[in-house]
Amino acid sequence: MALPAARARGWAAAVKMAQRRRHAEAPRGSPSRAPPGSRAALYVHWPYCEKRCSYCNFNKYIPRGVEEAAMRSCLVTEAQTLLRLSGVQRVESVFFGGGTPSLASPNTVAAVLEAVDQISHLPADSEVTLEANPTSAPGSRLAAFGAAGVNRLSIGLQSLDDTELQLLGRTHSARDALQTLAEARRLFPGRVSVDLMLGLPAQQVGPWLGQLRTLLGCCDDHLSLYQLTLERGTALFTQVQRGALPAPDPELAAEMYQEGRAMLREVGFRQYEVSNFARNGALSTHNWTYWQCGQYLGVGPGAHGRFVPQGAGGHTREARIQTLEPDNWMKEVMLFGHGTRRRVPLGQLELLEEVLAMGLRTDVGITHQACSCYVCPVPGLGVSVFPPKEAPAVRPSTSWDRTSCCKENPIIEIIGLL
Ligand SMILES: C[S@@+](CC[C@H](N)C(=O)[O-])C[C@H]1O[C@@H](n2cnc3c(N)ncnc32)[C@H](O)[C@@H]1O
Ligand SMILES: C[S@@+](CC[C@H](N)C(=O)[O-])C[C@H]1O[C@@H](n2cnc3c(N)ncnc32)[C@H](O)[C@@H]1O
Ligand code: SF4
Repeated sequence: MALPAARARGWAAAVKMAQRRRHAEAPRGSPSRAPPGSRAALYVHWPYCEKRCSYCNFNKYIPRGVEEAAMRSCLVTEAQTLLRLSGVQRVESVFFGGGTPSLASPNTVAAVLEAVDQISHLPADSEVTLEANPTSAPGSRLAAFGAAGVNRLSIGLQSLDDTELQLLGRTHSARDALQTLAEARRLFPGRVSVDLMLGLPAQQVGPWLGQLRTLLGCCDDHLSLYQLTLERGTALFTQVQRGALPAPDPELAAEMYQEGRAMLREVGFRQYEVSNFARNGALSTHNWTYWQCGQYLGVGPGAHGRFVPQGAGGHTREARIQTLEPDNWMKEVMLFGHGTRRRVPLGQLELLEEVLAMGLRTDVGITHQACSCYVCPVPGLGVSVFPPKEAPAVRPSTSWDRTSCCKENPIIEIIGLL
C-alpha cells in the first residue's frame, strides 16, 4: 500500500534531518560550485522574547501569548513565496535569529526547513543555525532542535559576571550560560558559537579578560566579541544619559578588543571578521555569505534580504525589508503571500559600495573571486557594476573572461573611475 503523501514527506524529512545531524559532526565541505544566482542563504526572524534586555534595539516584542501555529504557517508561506520569486535552487544556510528563536517550538523550525527543501534544495550539509538564550534552552529542548534539523547553535552568553548580566537585563546567570554551553557542545560538537559583549558601562579590562580566559577553557570553535552599541531608545541608553551609569569608555573597549584578539590568536582562533573568530574551520557560512555579498532571503518580521528576483524575470539585485510588527506582517503574508514592506533596486554605485563595505570587514578583504560578480559584466548574480557599453576604460582587450578582467582591472582602478 502506498504511503499517504504527508507521511511519506515526513519520512523523507526525517532521513534528511538525520543526514544533516551526521554532517554536523563531519569536517567542513568544500564551497559550492553552483552559480551565485542560483544559490542563497536564508534568514528567519523569530520576533518574540521573554523580556526586554536593557541594551537591545533589535526587532523584538514581548507578547502576552504567541499564536505559534499562525506564525509558523506565515513563516512557511513567506519562505516559499520568496524562494519562488528569487528562483534560487539551492539554499546553503538557514539562520533562525531574533528575538529569541529558542522560544519557538522545534516543530516550527522543522516546518520551515521542510518548506525550504520543497521549493528549493536544502542540501544535507547546509549550515542551519539557531540563536539560543540560556534560560529558554535546556538540554532536552536543544536536542529537539537538533532533531528538527538545526546543526549549529549561537548562544547569547553576553557576560560571565552576574552583576553585568543583571545590568544587561538578562534572565540567566553566568552558571546557567556555562551549563547551556556544555549541553550545546555535547549535542553539537564543533558547531557551537557564543556571543560575548565588551565595553559595558564600568567594565574594566582585567576582569573582562578574565571572563574571556574562563570562556576559552570551555568554549567550542566559534566566538563573537560584540562591543556594546549604546542604542537610543534602550533602557541602558537612558540610564547613561541620566548619569545613573557611567558612559562606556571607548579607550577601555579598544584595549579589551585588542587584548582579546591577541588572546584568541594565541590559542589558534582565526579572526575572520571584525567581531568573529573561528578555529578548525568553523566559520559561519551564513554570515560569510552576507560579507561576500552573496544572495540572502529574509523571512519574518523585520528580516532583511538581498537578491535578484529572477523568478519574476528580474535582473537587478534588490535590498528588501519585511514589515516590522508581527501582527501586521502576518496579515500581509496571509493576504499577499509575503510581508515585503520595502524593495530598493540597487544601482551600480550602491553595489560596489556594498562589496567594499562588506569585504573590508573580513580578513580576506576584497578578492577578485568575490568582486568579479559585480565588476565584470559576466553572468554572476545577474548584476554588473559596469555594463559593457558604459565601461570602455575597464573593458579588457580580449574577452569578458572573469579572471582576465579582474586581473587587468584591479578594484582600486575601478574605484578611481567612479
Ligand atoms: C539580538 S540577539 C538575538 C539572540 C538572542 N535573543 C540573545 O539575546 O542571545 C543577538 C546578539 O546581538 C548582540 N547584541 C544585541 N544588542 C547589542 C548591542 N546593543 N550592542 C552590541 N551587541 C548587541 C548580543 O551579543 C546578542 O547575543
Ligand atoms: C548578532 S549576529 C549573531 C551571530 C552569531 N554570533 C553567529 O556566529 O552565528 C545575528 C546574525 O543574524 C542575521 N540577522 C540578524 N538580524 C537580521 C535581519 N533583520 N535580517 C537578516 N539577517 C539578520 C545576520 O546574519 C547576523 O549576523
Ligand atoms: S538581546 Fe536577545 S533576548 Fe534580549 S531583547 Fe534582544 S533579542 Fe531579546
